Amino acid sequence: MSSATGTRVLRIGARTSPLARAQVELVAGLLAARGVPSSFVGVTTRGDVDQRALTEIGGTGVFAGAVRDALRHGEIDVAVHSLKDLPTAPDPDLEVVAVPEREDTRDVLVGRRLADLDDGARVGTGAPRRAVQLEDWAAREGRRVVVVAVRGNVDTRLGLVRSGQVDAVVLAAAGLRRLGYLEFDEVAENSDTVVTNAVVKDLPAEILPLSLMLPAPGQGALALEVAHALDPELKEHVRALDHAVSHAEARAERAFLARLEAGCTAPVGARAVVKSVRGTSHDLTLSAVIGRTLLSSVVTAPGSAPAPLRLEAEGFSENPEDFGMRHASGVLATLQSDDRPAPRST
Ligand SMILES: NCc1[nH]cc(CCC(=O)O)c1CC(=O)O
Repeated sequence: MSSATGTRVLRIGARTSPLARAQVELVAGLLAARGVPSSFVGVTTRGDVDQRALTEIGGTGVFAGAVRDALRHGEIDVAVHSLKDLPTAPDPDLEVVAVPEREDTRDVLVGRRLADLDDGARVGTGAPRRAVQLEDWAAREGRRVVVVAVRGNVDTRLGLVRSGQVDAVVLAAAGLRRLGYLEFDEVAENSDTVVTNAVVKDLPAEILPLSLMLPAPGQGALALEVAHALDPELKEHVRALDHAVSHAEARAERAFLARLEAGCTAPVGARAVVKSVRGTSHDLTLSAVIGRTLLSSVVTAPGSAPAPLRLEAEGFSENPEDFGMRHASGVLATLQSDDRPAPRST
């Protein structure tokens, strides 16, 4: 296949969900701006077909697996993944060559604002990470929320709010924005100003500050993955879409997750910020939250879960991956020396 300019049409593969399609559109636009024509190849994944909870299906990689197979078999040239759904284990045949500039990394409460959550309000999420942080927030505020396990694509989850099955759901701002569903007065992510006046379609919503809800490692970022065997010229076109700061942040967050030997369904939130880069030296911060269930088999009654572990780190590093890994090692040491979690102090 050749375009008028002689450039081959780059075949972009992704899931077929509306969000995946929006993400492909975004990448196709970036490629088109560089004069590279592309086409879309939809791939149905086990995560789309099997409606059981992700933690039951096996979690890590259920969405990415089939798309990666298409890359391996040369059916597509580049895969567009949500980075947070991509397993951290390196694949010997494949390489993430670019992470474009990242979207807002925060999560959004949709259906109710925090202040309007009644006692015992039902909040839907399938992510242990979100459940752990919501429950911790409620415990600190002396409130009671009931976390309900839900899944399905963004529209399915918004439907659960509309039908009254849950009072609210927690969704990533990035996905909602890419779908054109989220409206809010722009406030910097690191600001403590609360954005309570957001709207998702016609539903009231609140942007959860990072101090309340840390995102999944890699949230808001896309991963552009290719096979090592891809034609070098095509590979260069993809590599050109990389955003160095977003990629460095994602590397730190994912190395942190990988060192904990945890996947995208783990109770782990992490947000790295690259404040500046001088030569190869990155000025980095890392905020993380780790649910106590990650390494312990302790099962606690609802409402009595011990508070999650929190980490705030800052430093300089030549290699954001080392930075993430080093701090994860510190967390592991703390968790292992602390098998019997202290009761919550409030
Ligand atoms: N696990 C599903 C998933 N994977 C990526 C996104 C949103 C886009 C992103 O976080 O980059 C979502 C939906 C959600 O969590 O609300």
